[in-house]
Amino acid sequence: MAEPALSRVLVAGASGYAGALAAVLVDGHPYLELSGVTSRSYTGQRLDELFPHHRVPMVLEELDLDRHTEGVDAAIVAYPHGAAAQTVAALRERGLKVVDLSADFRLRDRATYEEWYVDHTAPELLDGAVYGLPERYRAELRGAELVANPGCFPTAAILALAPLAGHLADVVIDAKTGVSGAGRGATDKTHFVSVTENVTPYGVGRHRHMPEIDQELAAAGATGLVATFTPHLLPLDQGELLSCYATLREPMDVHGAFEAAYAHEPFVELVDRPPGVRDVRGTNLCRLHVHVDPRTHKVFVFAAIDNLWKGTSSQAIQNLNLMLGYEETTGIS
Ligand SMILES: NC(=O)C1=CN([C@@H]2O[C@H](COP(=O)(O)OP(=O)(O)OC[C@H]3O[C@@H](n4cnc5c(N)ncnc54)[C@H](OP(=O)(O)O)[C@@H]3O)[C@@H](O)[C@H]2O)C=CC1
Ligand SMILES: CC(=O)N[C@@H](CCC(=O)OP(=O)(O)O)C(=O)O
Repeated sequence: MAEPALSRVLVAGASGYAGALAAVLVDGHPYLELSGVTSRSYTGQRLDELFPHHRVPMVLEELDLDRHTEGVDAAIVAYPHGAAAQTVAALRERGLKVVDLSADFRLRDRATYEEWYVDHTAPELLDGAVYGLPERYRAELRGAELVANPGCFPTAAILALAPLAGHLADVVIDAKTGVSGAGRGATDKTHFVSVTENVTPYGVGRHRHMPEIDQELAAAGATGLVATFTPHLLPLDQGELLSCYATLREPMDVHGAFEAAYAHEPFVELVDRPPGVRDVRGTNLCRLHVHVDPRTHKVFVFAAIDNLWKGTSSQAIQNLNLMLGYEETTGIS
């Protein structure tokens, strides 16, 4: 059989954690060619100087929309929320397929986005954007032009709870995350001295991922559900663990539902003991452990992902594979 045609891919925002890893994964992919890497603050520096563990010797450049899109098939945009939408729109105007790592196209409802984020600068693109969780939207992702890569907590939460969604009366999601989830810029909260030998809850009662989790659990069949979600910051560089405690409306075959949902998924593994973040580090895997409490019939689901991989950049490659017609696991298995 003939080899698939190569696609050229631009990574915008490659001086950040997510963009840099996306560039590495594009560079190592057998059918993708890294066409350029952009940054505003590190123009002229090589990616492997900025991140010595990332062996991509390409020079970061200021984004030039005309030059960087010529002969290019797709882009991964790794900008912060609010900053991404206009660049995404400009890249789409020039015909590129786009995976946006920010939240700018994740929420289907513009008013909800504007309530939790900022005013939307490209609302006309919302309807055509596909939510980039392949385990839920594989058919729509094949051939999609604009993909909204999910948030890291929503990725793990939805994979952990979608098989139960239609039966959920209530759910508590207790999440733990490494510091790279907050991006490269250090703040008082992410400073080494604040984080080391410490565990702190944050975003209590209001975290940007709440409407995204509720939106996608509703899309999976939940009715009238508002999940209780609290993340905690741990002294880890990367990795995320979600402990989910679900109350069901009625009895169901819980283990059967998870088997049915994930038996053929290449990147979701059901495991016999609770997973740790180290088990999935540097992989596109989500490991799930499901336990039904015999006393209360509550369902405990533990989900581990690497926030920079399945939570962001390797999931972006999984999405690009589907968008560009390659086998879904190429370059990330
Ligand atoms: N880190 C994670 O675990 C996850 C991140 N994401 C999302 O991925 C995106 C990137 O995150 P992450 O890499 O962690 O963040 P970083 O802060 O590490 O990187 C942000 C990147 O965007 C560029 N940038 C910042 N502000 C602007 C702007 N106004 N216009 C254009 N470029 C800008 C920065 O580079 P420069 O200043 O050089 O231009 C840098 O390249 C975000 O939307 C984030 O929410 C999603 C899931 C998980
Ligand atoms: C430690 C930390 O701050 N983590 C981030 C999660 C980042 C993420 O998943 O992404 P989006 O910002 O793209 O939604 C947070 O809680 O906001």
